Amino acid sequence: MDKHVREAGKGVNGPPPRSLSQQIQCSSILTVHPQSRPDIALSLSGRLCRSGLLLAHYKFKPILLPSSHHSPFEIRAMDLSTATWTAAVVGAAAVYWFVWVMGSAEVKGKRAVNLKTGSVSRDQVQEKHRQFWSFFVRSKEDIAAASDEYRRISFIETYYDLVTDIYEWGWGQSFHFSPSLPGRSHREATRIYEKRVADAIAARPGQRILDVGCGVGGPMRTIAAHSGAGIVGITISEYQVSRAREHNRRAGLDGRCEVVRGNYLEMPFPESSFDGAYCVQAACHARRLEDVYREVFRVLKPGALFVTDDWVTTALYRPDDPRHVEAIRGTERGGALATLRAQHELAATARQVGFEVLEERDLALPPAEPWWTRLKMSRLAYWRNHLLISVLAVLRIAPKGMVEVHEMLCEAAAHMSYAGETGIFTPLQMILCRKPSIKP
Ligand SMILES: C=C(CC[C@@H](C)[C@H]1CC[C@H]2C3=CC[C@H]4[C@H](C)[C@@H](O)CC[C@]4(C)[C@H]3CC[C@]12C)C(C)C
Ligand SMILES: C[S@@+](CC[C@H](N)C(=O)[O-])C[C@H]1O[C@@H](n2cnc3c(N)ncnc32)[C@H](O)[C@@H]1O
Repeated sequence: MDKHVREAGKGVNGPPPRSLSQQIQCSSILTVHPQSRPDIALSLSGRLCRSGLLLAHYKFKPILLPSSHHSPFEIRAMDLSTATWTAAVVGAAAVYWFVWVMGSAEVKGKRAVNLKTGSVSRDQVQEKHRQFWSFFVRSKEDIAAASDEYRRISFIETYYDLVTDIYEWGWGQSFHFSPSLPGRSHREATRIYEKRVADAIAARPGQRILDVGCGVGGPMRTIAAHSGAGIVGITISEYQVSRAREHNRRAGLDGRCEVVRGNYLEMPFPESSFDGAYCVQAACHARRLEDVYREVFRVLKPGALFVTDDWVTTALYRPDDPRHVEAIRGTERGGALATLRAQHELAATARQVGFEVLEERDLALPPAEPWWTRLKMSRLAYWRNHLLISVLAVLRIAPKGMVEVHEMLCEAAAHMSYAGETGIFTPLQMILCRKPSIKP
């Protein structure tokens, strides 16, 4: 079990409390570490239920149990009315929970009851997740040495088949982190961040801009609406292409936003065919960063701008510190990344393929607020989502393997949060580049 989880779980597996008040106290104030995994939260829910039942038993004992001065008929009537009232209260709480509390988790356009897994059939989810996990759980060296690039790429597509709907349902249509902004919702901060991307490359009407690794098109739609430019997005995931096209159509942006399925290492676009390009937290999937940057360089017109932000380790990362190594490996595994590069490598690689680097900055640094606050969702959110997926899987509404996929993401979130808090990792290392103009 993950170290962070072990620490968080210590209280859960500690010696059972002796008295009821201690039992209740233990359950209700158990500080389930925000990075805990849902199995801990689930045992918390078990405790809460037990505490609730214990509370009901001890607190309502006179009503529930016969006493000498009531006739059997009165006691039966009291039992019935208590049971009715209890059922009504519990029922109302359940409706409130599933409609309002859970509803907030589903407001983003994807409902938990129709979590799909792209090209992975329902009965294959568990096996596909096992195959994916067995590939990415190996050592960095083994993954890097895996010369079968096709297999690696297809595992990335499998990853996004498995997680795209959970991402949309539990995060939204923009699959990236953004700096938090005081007084702004996460959604507003994400939109503001995406508009900054458009402004960085001076995207404007009449231009044709490339979105490298476009996901389901969250950034694409913000940038198209903000800049007036035409956007072409490319993603390795066929399922994301269909989701992005559906969102573009609903947003009325399908006239200016196009999505193609393809490998950003060998893009189906002619040389010098784009007026600008951006890549939001997607190049980190490439085994060699130069392969992506070289392709972007090829399809950009001379003088065009390219901006990218990506996942990197920072100068605070200590490869000799087991806790750092575990957090970074957990981040890589949970994000289907072959390896995280060091912060300075982005600009160096861009120069290597011929770009002029105009700006290089970690956008996560102050005055930006921590990007990981959103990821450290309340333990209730993790528990709520895991409970819902577990119930839906038992009811055969969600594919059985979805529980393992969700658990993988819970663990990934714990590693990413830890890596963010310790400053050894940033997902927001930005470089702004220009393809040199042709010398007269
Ligand atoms: C840039 C990448 C993805 C970045 C993020 C969009 C996602 C990274 C980890 C994801 C999540 C972790 C925990 C999930 C939670 C358990 C679930 O209940 C709801 C969805 C999560 C919050 C999910 C959302 C998307 C992420 C934050 C690539 C390079 C991986
Ligand atoms: C974390 S998502 C980010 C998506 C989008 N940029 C956003 O911010 O919402 C990473 C994206 O990169 C895409 N991707 C990864 N490897 C790819 C490859 N070799 N070719 C094309 N797309 C790839 C994935 O399909 C996914 O859409």
